This record gives sequence, C-alpha cells and structure tokens, in this order.
Amino acid sequence: MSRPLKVAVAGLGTVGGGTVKLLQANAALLAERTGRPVVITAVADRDRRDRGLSLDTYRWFDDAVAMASDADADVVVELIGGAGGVALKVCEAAIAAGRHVVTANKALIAHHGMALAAAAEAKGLTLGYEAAVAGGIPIIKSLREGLVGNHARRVYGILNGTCNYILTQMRETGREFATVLAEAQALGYAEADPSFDVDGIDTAHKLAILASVAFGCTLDFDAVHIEGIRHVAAVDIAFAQELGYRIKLLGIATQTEAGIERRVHPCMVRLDTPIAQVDGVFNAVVIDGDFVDRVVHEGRGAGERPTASAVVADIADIARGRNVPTFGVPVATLHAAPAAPMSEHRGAFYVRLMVLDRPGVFADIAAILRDHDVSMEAVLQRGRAPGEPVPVVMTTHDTAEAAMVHSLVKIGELGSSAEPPRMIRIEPF
Ligand SMILES: NC(=O)c1ccc[n+]([C@@H]2O[C@H](COP(=O)([O-])OP(=O)(O)OC[C@H]3O[C@@H](n4cnc5c(N)ncnc54)[C@H](O)[C@@H]3O)[C@@H](O)[C@H]2O)c1
Ligand SMILES: N[C@@H](CCO)C(=O)O
Ligand code: NA
Repeated sequence: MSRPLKVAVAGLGTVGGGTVKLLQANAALLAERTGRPVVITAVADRDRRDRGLSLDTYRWFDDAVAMASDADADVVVELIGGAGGVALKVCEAAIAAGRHVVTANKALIAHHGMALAAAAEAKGLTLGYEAAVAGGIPIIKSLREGLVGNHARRVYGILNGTCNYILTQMRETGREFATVLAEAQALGYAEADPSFDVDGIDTAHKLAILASVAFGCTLDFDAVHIEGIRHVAAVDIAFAQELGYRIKLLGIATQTEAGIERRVHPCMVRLDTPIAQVDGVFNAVVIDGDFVDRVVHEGRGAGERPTASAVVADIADIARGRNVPTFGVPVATLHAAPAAPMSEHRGAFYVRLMVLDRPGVFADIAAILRDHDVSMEAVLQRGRAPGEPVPVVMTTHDTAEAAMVHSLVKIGELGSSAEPPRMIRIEPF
C-alpha cells in the first residue's frame, strides 16, 4: 500500500467533529478504496473543550493558521467558517505551504474561490469544496465529472435546509413565518442570526458556485439577484396549494441569450415536479443538460454526518491523486459571461393584494395591468368582510419582469391596498 495521506483538520465543530469521526470509523474502507491509509495528523480549534472525540494521537494547535503552515500534513481541511478572516488565512497558508485544501465553507468559496483556486492550481494543488454546496449531495462531482459531456441549460435547486424546513412547517401547520422561525431556532435548526439563511444569502453563495461549475463562467456572487422568504405569508402558501403549486426558495442559474441569469427567490413550482416533493431540511439540485436531459439529486444538505461525507469525498480524490480543475476548467479559462439582468427576466407571476372590497377597485387594478401589457391568467378572491381588506390573488401569463414590477408599484400607489402587493414568480419546470 502507498504512503499514508496526512490530513490536518481546522475547526472541530459540527462538520469538523463529523469529519474526524468518519475518518476514524471508516478508515479501513477508505484505505481499501483509495489504495492508501488516510490518517489525521493534526487538529486545530481555538476552543479545547471536550467534544467526545478521540484526538490523543493528533498534534493539537490552538492557532489554525499555524497548523496550516507547520503541521505534518498533505491536506488541510478548513471547517471554521466565515467569508474571510481566519478561514481565508488558513487556506492561503496551506496553499503557500504546498498543501491541498478541502473546505465546507460556501461563503469563503463564493467570495474568494477564484483567487484560492488560482493559487492552488498554480501549484498543482486541489481546492475541494464538495461539502460547501448542498452538503452531502455530491453535486460538484456530478457536474464536473458525471455530466462533463453536457452543456448545462439550467441548474436549480433547494439549497438551504433551514428555509425549506420553515416553508414546509408553514404549509403543514398553517402558521406564519415568524412563529416557525422562532421554533426552528429553538430546535437548533436555524442560526441565532438566521439572516444568511432566510434572506437567501446562503442559497446565493451556493448558487454562485454552482453556476460557475455548470457554465464555466467566472464566479460572481454580486451577479446573483437575491430575495429571501420573510415576505412569504401563510395565506400565500394556502393559495399556492389551491392553485396546484408549492412555494420553495430556489437558486436558479440559466444560460440565456442575454448571458447567465443567477437568481434566488421564493418560487411557485407545480405540485407534480420532483422539486415540489422535497420537504423539511432536505436539499435538491436539478441539472438540465443538453444530452442527459433532467437529472435530479436529493439528500441532506447539512448536518454532521452528511457534510462529513462530502468533505471525505474530496479527501479521497486527493488520496487517489485525482485532480479535476476546481470549477471544471482551469480557473484562468473561466469565461466572464455577462450577467443577464433581472429586469430582462420573463415569466409567470402570482400576485397577492390585500384590498378593501369596494366598487371600482378591481377596474383600477385591471387598467394598470392592461397598460403594462400584463396578461392575467386567473383571479381568485376569498372571503368578504365589509371594511376589512381581503386577499385577491392573480396569476399572469408570460410577462416581462420589469412590467410586472412597475405595475405593482402603480397598484400600491392606488391607495386601495392595505399592504404592499406581494409577488411570487411561477417557474415552468
Ligand atoms: N453545519 C452544517 O451542517 C454545515 C453544512 C455545510 C457546510 N457547513 C460549513 O462548514 C463550516 C463549519 O460549520 P460548522 O457548522 O461545523 O460550524 P461550528 O460553529 O459548529 O464549528 C466551527 C468550529 O471552528 C472553531 N473556530 C472558530 N474560530 C476559530 C479560530 N479562529 N481558530 C480555530 N478554530 C476556530 C470553533 O471553536 C468551532 O469548534 C462553515 O463554513 C459552514 O458554513 C456547515
Ligand atoms: N444553514 C445551511 C447549512 C448548510 O449549508 C442550511 O440551512 O442549509
Ligand atoms: Na455537496
């Protein structure tokens, strides 16, 4: 058997602890499959508390950056987190010292992935980040390797388990966003500061990475249009059900004539689509390729064991000497495709107004939609309470985003709505 692959793990939290456990529990399996022992030689964390892990035979570092430079290791695994700071320094120090890097850190890759990949590729090193996108789902491998023969037409998915859990609970219990979020926090699913999850930023980090791998374009987090789920109300979820849809927070990257459209927002998807059936904390990623057609991946996007599974897949590739370019092609050859602006998006829309039920209101709304060339497909009104606002829901045919947005501003200005009009895009999957 070949010489051991030596691994140093920075950050012994949820994912770091899981990675140590997997490398210990499945050591024989990994040695058999990669042809060499994969051994941990060093670990680092700023906190020495007992985690119930057997760490006695590893060299301990309080300073993860020092470990990345000095440890006796071929691979440094960064599991500290954060879009820059220590996590970035750990990766830079590891590459400078000629070590491969594996990380689960989507924020770091979304913001610094191109620079880190350039530094790693210049030295023939691997930068592995399978765990960063959809956790345990091997989506980076699927795109870079299994689907290498396809032009991707579109990539989309449920990329944040916290949001999918909240939307699922809202549907199953009829409760509002704020109540379900508080429960998710109490259960430890959502962060104390849940904004990265519920405001769509975490999904956008993952989508920006996916778009690069799928389309061979430069990684451009700022090109992602981002909306979260705070404005999705229980009434929208009930109307979606009635109309034959589920509401999901999706990240969607599409190759269009105007460039690459990257967007994250709540979507209505038809009940009979695979993505509509993915509930709770599960993630799903769908690839639409020119030869393969549609491939659907579903699995756990977070958690100690699923995320460790993906971290170890990257380590195993390094053990086998397999070095696929970071984003599928060498980073220097990624093309700077133009970002298709959201204003040029077209699609169908669900619109909900809370209007005072009085004569003439609907005629005014219809006139605004007519003037903006918005063609309505259906209108629903439920309930009637004199003097009280009632929900009026409309769905549209294919419409220009800019026209829809402008119409809603004008409808809001009518003064007959008790709250701003809400709009959710309907996806034709
Ligand atoms: N938790 C998940 O399910 C999950 C899933 C996919 C990706 N990720 C990503 O994995 C990474 C780790 O997430 P986690 O949930 O394991 O976090 P965590 O908070 O559980 O663990 C982080 C660990 O890093 C240590 N740490 C923090 N600052 C440090 C420093 N300056 N020096 C040394 N150690 C330091 C902490 O003490 C802690 O033990 C993040 O980038 C996260 O986005 C997590
Ligand atoms: N906060 C993320 C963790 C995995 O990236 C989620 O809820 O999916
Ligand atoms: Na993954």
